[in-house]
Amino acid sequence: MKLLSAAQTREADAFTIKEEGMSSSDLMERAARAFVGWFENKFQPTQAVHIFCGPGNNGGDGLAVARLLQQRNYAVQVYLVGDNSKASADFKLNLERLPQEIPHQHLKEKQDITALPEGACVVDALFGTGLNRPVSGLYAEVINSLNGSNLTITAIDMPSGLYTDSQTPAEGAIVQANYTVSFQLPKLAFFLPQHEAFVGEWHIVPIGLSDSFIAAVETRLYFTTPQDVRHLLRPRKKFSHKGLYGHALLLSGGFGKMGAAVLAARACLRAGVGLLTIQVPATGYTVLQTAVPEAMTLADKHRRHLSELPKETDKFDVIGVGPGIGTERVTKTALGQLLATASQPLVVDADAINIIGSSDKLKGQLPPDKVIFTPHPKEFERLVGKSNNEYDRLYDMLDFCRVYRCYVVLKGNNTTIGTPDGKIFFNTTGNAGMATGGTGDVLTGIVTALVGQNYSLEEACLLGVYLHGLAGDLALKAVGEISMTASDVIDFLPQAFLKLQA
Ligand SMILES: NC(=O)C1=CN([C@@H]2O[C@H](COP(=O)(O)OP(=O)(O)OC[C@H]3O[C@@H](n4cnc5c(N)ncnc54)[C@H](OP(=O)(O)O)[C@@H]3O)[C@@H](O)[C@H]2O)[C@H](O)CC1
Ligand SMILES: [K+]
Repeated sequence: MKLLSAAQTREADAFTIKEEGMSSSDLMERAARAFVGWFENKFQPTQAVHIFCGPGNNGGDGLAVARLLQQRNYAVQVYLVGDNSKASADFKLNLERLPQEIPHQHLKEKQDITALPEGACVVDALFGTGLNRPVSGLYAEVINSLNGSNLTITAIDMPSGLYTDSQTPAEGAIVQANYTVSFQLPKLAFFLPQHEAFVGEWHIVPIGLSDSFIAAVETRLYFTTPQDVRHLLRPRKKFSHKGLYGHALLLSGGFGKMGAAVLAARACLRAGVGLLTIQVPATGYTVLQTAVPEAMTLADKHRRHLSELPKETDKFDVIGVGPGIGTERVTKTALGQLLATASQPLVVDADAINIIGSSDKLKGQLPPDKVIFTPHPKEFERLVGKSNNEYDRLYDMLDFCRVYRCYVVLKGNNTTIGTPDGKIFFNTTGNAGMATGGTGDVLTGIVTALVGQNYSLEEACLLGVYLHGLAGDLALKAVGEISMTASDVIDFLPQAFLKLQA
């Protein structure tokens, strides 16, 4: 699904209003109803609701929400903040529509801000996508007092003060919402880890924005939904044999890190590869043969480190390289050889990323349109460089993908995929339980298996990352986030495939 900028969202509003022949206040009413639908499921009418409204249409939404909640027997209190002389037309209309019985108070200066009763629910309708400068003055005072209140805050559309799609200047106050209920599509800001404390748990409510507008609008930003990835998954042919599903090679493992090779290999098999060969330093030979009997194992001539490529590398459909390999000189040399000679796609992880990141020569040898990097944030920094902020990191990632014509899978809460043709996809599966050693090796195995099965590199990234997160989400239900291990993620991979296929 596409992500729209604040400007595109405004265009989508205007287009929808015209297409459906309705007024902007009708769309606002629809948005308010959608919000209230979510709110009713979450909070009981026994809880008092305190709604803080700014001067724009976000504030207008707040006023419409106040009216609708009062009709549903919630005890509502409205606060109008700041100078309403410049308020939007739909704000004014909804202020007129506000029933007399709803108490509303105008906060004009700091002294007007009072403590809220314990247990109250706060609805933040100060600013939405129309915010155009950092929040200061009275608005900031209100926001700071709400943040300090310990009450549950639900933001309408955006946590007020947070820019929708660019870096919020440090000096601006921002609501720290527990929930953000946003209209139609999530906003770019929701996907950046630095915003977690502001956005809280986000939910999307549809408001019927024009499908044709959204289909036509140009963007390079996407987030992956089950619908997006489900159709990528190809069922197996009835008359199948293992040769149809690719022969993958994993170059992985090192002294004390054979587990990384085991995890990547097991995940690769569970993700459906036809044949798997693993090459490990000689001391790991017995470990791999025992732990992964389905795979063939080659012993590197070096006992402790990866130092050579197998003789016939051409016969493999894909090569995954990196988990547990270390950064010894012999390993660097072998990796250089691989980049210079590989004819098949490469999935590059862990120390293989660190080695390439530290060498312009190796970067220059990257075969175009053939490499997927799967860094965590630190490895990303070594590969691409340090970015000023998380927005710049996205654009730096795209530059890197464009220059080297490669794919980058930046692992994290919303794993982010960059493509050489300039697209960014945010994944929506996965959880904090997966922040544990070895889950990255599992991802390498999965993506390698998918490339081996002839999925395009973009498809392999999207599907692989999605399934990896989904397996983690299924594991979460069984073992919880504290106990989850990388092996649990592998164990739930079959269920993830089944769920996606259902
Ligand atoms: N399709 C949808 O998603 C729908 C969204 N709706 C809601 O509308 C808002 C966007 O409304 P908009 O009026 O464009 O913008 P805001 O309400 O967010 O804010 C604009 C007003 O705030 C002033 N402003 C902006 N920044 C600041 C600031 N830092 N300090 C003080 N005031 C600020 C601005 O005034 P200026 O002239 O002073 O710039 C505006 O008055 C969206 O988020 C949804 O909630 C609709 O309901 C329909 C569907
Ligand atoms: K808001």
